[in-house]
Amino acid sequence: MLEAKNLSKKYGDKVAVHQLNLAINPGEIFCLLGANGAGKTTTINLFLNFITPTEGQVSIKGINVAKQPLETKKHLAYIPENLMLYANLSGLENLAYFSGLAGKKFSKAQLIGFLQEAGLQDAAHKQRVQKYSKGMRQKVGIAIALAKNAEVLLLDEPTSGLDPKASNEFAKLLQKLKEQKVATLMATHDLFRAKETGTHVGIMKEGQLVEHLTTQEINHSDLEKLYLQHMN
Ligand SMILES: Nc1ncnc2c1ncn2[C@@H]1O[C@H](COP(=O)(O)OP(=O)(O)OP(=O)(O)O)[C@@H](O)[C@H]1O
Repeated sequence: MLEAKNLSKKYGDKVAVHQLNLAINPGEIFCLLGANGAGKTTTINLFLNFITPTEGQVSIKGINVAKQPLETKKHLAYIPENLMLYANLSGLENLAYFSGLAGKKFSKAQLIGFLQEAGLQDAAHKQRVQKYSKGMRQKVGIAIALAKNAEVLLLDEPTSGLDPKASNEFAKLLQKLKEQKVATLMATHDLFRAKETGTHVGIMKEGQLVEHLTTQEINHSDLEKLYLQHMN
């Protein structure tokens, strides 16, 4: 569903991503760990076609992202650390707008259904997003993914700054999307969530994927040890 082949990105002499090979299948949640500056956001931005590779390629559903960016964007939803929503519009209006941009038209009842599925409390649907907590904004992001029927989810530190309850709710939503066979790539600093929520973890260091494991084959404490080893 998501694939990077010999993917490299340089900024002048600075190597941000180096010879990355990665494949994420439907129903997998791949958590990308790594220190600040390791190359996680660059990898996600390459999948989004925000930037173009220096070498290699990324594809979504077998379609080359750099060659057919509009086609690949149809299949994905993206939730960054701070989701850009229109502050003066309600959650419901934002959802109608962003799903409309993706070419989808829904009745009000259907839109409310997506917000409910994403766990946004009914009382908030018609409130301005300005008043939302970060967790509520992230739920609108999930509702947009549901409305788009996105098969691919790209997440860049989506739970950073969320309190444990909101972070737990977000993790449950990811599990739900996993059951619907969504393929997820998530950059995160949260080792605990990566192990709990992910099906796979990768550790990036200086642009390279230095570890790639399933979460079943490692326990929390060994994952932490491995991570810290790569920080030295
Ligand atoms: N536009 C840019 N111009 C120059 N260098 C860049 C640019 N974007 C990223 N870099 C560099 O590329 C490297 C990888 O950055 P990236 O943002 O992908 O790391 P990250 O793993 O997401 O870090 P963080 O955990 O802090 O978000 C860093 O050394 C960064 O300084």
